[in-house]
Amino acid sequence: MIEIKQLKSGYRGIQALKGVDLTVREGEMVAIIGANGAGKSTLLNTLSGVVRAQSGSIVFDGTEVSRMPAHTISRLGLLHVPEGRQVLADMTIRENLMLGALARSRRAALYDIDKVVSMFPILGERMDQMAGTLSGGQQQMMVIGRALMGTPRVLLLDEPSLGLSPLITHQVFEALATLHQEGLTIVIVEQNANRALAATERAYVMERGLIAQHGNSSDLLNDPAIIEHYLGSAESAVID
Ligand SMILES: Nc1ncnc2c1ncn2[C@@H]1O[C@H](COP(=O)(O)OP(=O)(O)OP(=O)(O)O)[C@@H](O)[C@H]1O
Repeated sequence: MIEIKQLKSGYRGIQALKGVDLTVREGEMVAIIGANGAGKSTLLNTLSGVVRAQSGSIVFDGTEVSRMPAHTISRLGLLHVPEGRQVLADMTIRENLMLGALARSRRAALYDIDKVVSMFPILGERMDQMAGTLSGGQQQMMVIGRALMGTPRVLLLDEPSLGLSPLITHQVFEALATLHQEGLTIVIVEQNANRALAATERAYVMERGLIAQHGNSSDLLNDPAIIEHYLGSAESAVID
């Protein structure tokens, strides 16, 4: 479904991706883990067209998307929930969710507000409240809901557990597991490697702009080198 080959991209003076190869098959839930600055966010940003690819290719469902603008890529169904969430604080939850529907093309809507609310009931109770008044966990649920309103074929999530308590993180990952069971293809970037490996089938480990390792998530969870480098120090700060 997504085939990335020798992808290079970065910023003025910084080569953040140095030739990444990665495959995501339809219906898979895949994790991308790695230390701070390894290039995980840049990879998602390049996939969604927010950062321009310098070279290499990204084929999504048979279409080369690496030179396409972000709005075209989102209309194809590659939807990105960025790190930091980009909540429109002075708009209501309903308005934030409806904005997500703008990313939809002519594909039949799979998710509407009722479906998002059934997944995250707390949003239903607060629909006409300003989004800025929500807790971090509720905001994360809302931005996932906003992406669902765009009828994703693939959901790209950047650090969904960042700043959330273990309980709220658990709720968010439960919702992702449900979406995965419904057939949605999901790619998760996570600092919280333990959580990401436990939730996914396959994973890629990034180091300094390259894929250092990939394999079954359960194998990586038991790999001594992975345990030493990425597990055990991955608890995110609790602010929820
Ligand atoms: N907007 C930017 N402008 C310039 N350099 C950037 C920008 N964003 C990231 N970088 C640099 O690109 C490299 C890869 O960063 P990236 O954010 O992709 O890593 P990451 O693995 O997602 O880490 P983190 O978890 O800290 O976000 C780093 O050297 C980082 O400093």
